[in-house]
Amino acid sequence: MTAPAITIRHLSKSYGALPALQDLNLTLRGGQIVGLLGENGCGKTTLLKVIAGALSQWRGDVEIHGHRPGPESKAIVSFLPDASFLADGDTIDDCIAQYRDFFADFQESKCRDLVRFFGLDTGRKLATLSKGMREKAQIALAMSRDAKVFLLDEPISGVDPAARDVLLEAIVRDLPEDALVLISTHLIHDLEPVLDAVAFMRFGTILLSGEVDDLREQHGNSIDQLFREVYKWSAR
Ligand SMILES: Nc1ncnc2c1ncn2[C@@H]1O[C@H](COP(=O)(O)OP(=O)(O)OP(=O)(O)O)[C@@H](O)[C@H]1O
Repeated sequence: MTAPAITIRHLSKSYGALPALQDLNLTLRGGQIVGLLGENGCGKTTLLKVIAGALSQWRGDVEIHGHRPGPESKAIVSFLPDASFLADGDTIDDCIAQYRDFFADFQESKCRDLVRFFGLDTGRKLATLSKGMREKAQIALAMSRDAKVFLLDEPISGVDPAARDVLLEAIVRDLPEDALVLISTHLIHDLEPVLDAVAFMRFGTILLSGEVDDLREQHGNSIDQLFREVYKWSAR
């Protein structure tokens, strides 16, 4: 068995008096696409930010390929936050240049292929792009790092259902071997075809996690149906 890509033990995080993550435990291995699922406010974004090294005040143990969140883990983690992180006045070409300068593992040719695949013009300023076009540009950038872990926060929420399939195809295309892709979403139905494993969250902790084939076999349901049942049951 290979070492886990991410190991989290007893992770807790509060915003002031409000607990966002509570004694959360999760182990994820590489070579998988994992759906991080749960209702609004259950802590998905907070969890991704802790793993990405974007939050500093938390308790517990978090390891990404043996590194606590920090400069060493950031070198192997590609994080796509839910809010836009690129400057409106920049063109896609400018963003590609920034990624090239900033990330040693950035593969410009893969990024340009993805941008072409999405039909985007690299000379256009981000301010002139629609929400969905901007999302595509951000996915092209984030997925073009030769990273070991990809953290994608709601990557397909801004696009219409037809475009979601195109985005998912781009996400899974030419993934580095043994990479872990952790995707938070409410759109379980759209994402289910590409998922190897899922982690269901509620109230800042993991309710249920496992490989989708095992869960389907154990529960005799699609992950979409299981998701509905788990949340109906846990809401009682
Ligand atoms: N910067 C912040 N300051 C105060 N509270 C916050 C902050 N960010 C998140 N929270 C709170 O922490 C909890 C978890 O939020 P988080 O954004 O992680 O959930 P989420 O599962 O990603 O939600 P959604 O699906 O709506 O994006 C929520 O109660 C939220 O109100």
